[in-house]
Amino acid sequence: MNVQSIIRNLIVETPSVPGNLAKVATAIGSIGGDIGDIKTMKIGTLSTIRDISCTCADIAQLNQIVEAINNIDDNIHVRSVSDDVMKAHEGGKIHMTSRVDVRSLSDLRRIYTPGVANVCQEIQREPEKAHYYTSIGNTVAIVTDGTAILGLGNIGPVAGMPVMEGKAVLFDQFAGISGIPILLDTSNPDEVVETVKHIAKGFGGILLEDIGSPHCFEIEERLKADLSIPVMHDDQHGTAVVTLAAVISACRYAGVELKDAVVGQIGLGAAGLAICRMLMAYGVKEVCGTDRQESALLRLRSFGGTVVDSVEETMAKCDIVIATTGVSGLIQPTMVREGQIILALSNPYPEITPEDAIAAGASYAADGRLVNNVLGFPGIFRGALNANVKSITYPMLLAAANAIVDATRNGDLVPHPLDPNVHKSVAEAVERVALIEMANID
Ligand SMILES: NC(=O)c1ccc[n+]([C@@H]2O[C@H](COP(=O)([O-])OP(=O)(O)OC[C@H]3O[C@@H](n4cnc5c(N)ncnc54)[C@H](O)[C@@H]3O)[C@@H](O)[C@H]2O)c1
Ligand SMILES: O=C(O)C[C@H](O)C(=O)O
Ligand SMILES: [Mg+2]
Repeated sequence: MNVQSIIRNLIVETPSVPGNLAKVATAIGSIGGDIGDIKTMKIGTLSTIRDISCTCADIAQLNQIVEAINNIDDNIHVRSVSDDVMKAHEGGKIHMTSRVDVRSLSDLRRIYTPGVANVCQEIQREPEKAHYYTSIGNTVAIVTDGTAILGLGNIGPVAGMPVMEGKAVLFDQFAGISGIPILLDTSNPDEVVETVKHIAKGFGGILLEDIGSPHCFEIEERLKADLSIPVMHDDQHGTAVVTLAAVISACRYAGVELKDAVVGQIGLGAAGLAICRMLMAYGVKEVCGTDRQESALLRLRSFGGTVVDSVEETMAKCDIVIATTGVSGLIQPTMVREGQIILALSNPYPEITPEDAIAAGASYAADGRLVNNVLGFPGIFRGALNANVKSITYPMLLAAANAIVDATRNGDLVPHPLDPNVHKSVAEAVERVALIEMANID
């Protein structure tokens, strides 16, 4: 097997007659497949289904193995082929569970009818008590229209559901928040805003996810204005917070004063424009940007950024380059300048791999798996929900970025996302600023 071999699980159905598994094993071996675990999933009267793990050289060999098994005879079939990633998604990644047990009739009467009616009336009398007697204050809607799913483009909200479920898993595990995916079959800003406003009562916050530009800007602004719960577009501000933290760390190591550095942003969509705005809010004097869309350039200008004509020019002019275009391989190694800091953040494939950027002379480089908004959004919402704040402000986001920097181990650009301290530190930083802001308003 070569180093790039792939492992797949073959779900094989055979007649429940001895000898058939041996035929399947021989078919796999004859093509060069290597059998790993075999799990019997079902033994029926007529047929047996097994999950056979198989290592193959590549997809072509896998296809030959599937064909060989299907050709054994008419009653032997490969029902499906899955891999670890697909397997982890079988049945979905999330499930709503109850926090109370129902073991007796009195449990039933306490948590359901008739007991629950008293709680309803209590909330009717004093609506703010919903915060204590329901899960609303700890639940965030993860809203997408499916128009900018990772860098895969407009693949629709249902195809984007695995990403939304992933965000819900991260909310739960890193911040103890219930995240509920909401899939919208419209990207018309009026309809999105109306829909979210009508469902908002059931949520303590709204995370907008993978909603493309430019409509994401209007949607977020209008929802922030109309709702009195925190609304944040993750791809804009979650990303901007983590990127700022990574840039601060990289500059410290490289001995560069960030505020005086020339920073270039390639791709001025949801993530890119927000990164530029965040860098300007931090105090960076010259933030340059390029995009293939004229409207995106105009937006950068309106926020005080400098427009640059091309990717090549950005690479030539800037000390620090950040890319969020969704275009894999956009930055050629020949464009990299000695000592440059390069964050190519597009998922699932970066504009240049960190290995290629470093080999071409970059002093620090990272991709979107490392510099990822997972380091931001769970803690930001935890802090905002804890403070019961009505909106997430720039000072809270800057505090979150600084908390990420403080939680970063010496030599790393950002902390490891599995380090629980980072999410806790972000939450505390956001809550602290939120409480100060609220005290100042009162
Ligand atoms: N690492 C992270 O945490 C993170 C967070 C958010 C987004 N992203 C990634 O960033 C990418 C963009 O996401 P988005 O939500 O900003 O999408 P978006 O569609 O809002 O923005 C993409 C922008 O890139 C521009 N663009 C495309 N090709 C270009 C090119 N050749 N030259 C210049 N500009 C070009 C587009 O015109 C658009 O303005 C995606 O791949 C996404 O996965 C990463
Ligand atoms: O989902 C991610 O991994 C990060 C980000 O939200 C993205 O859209 O790429
Ligand atoms: Mg996203």
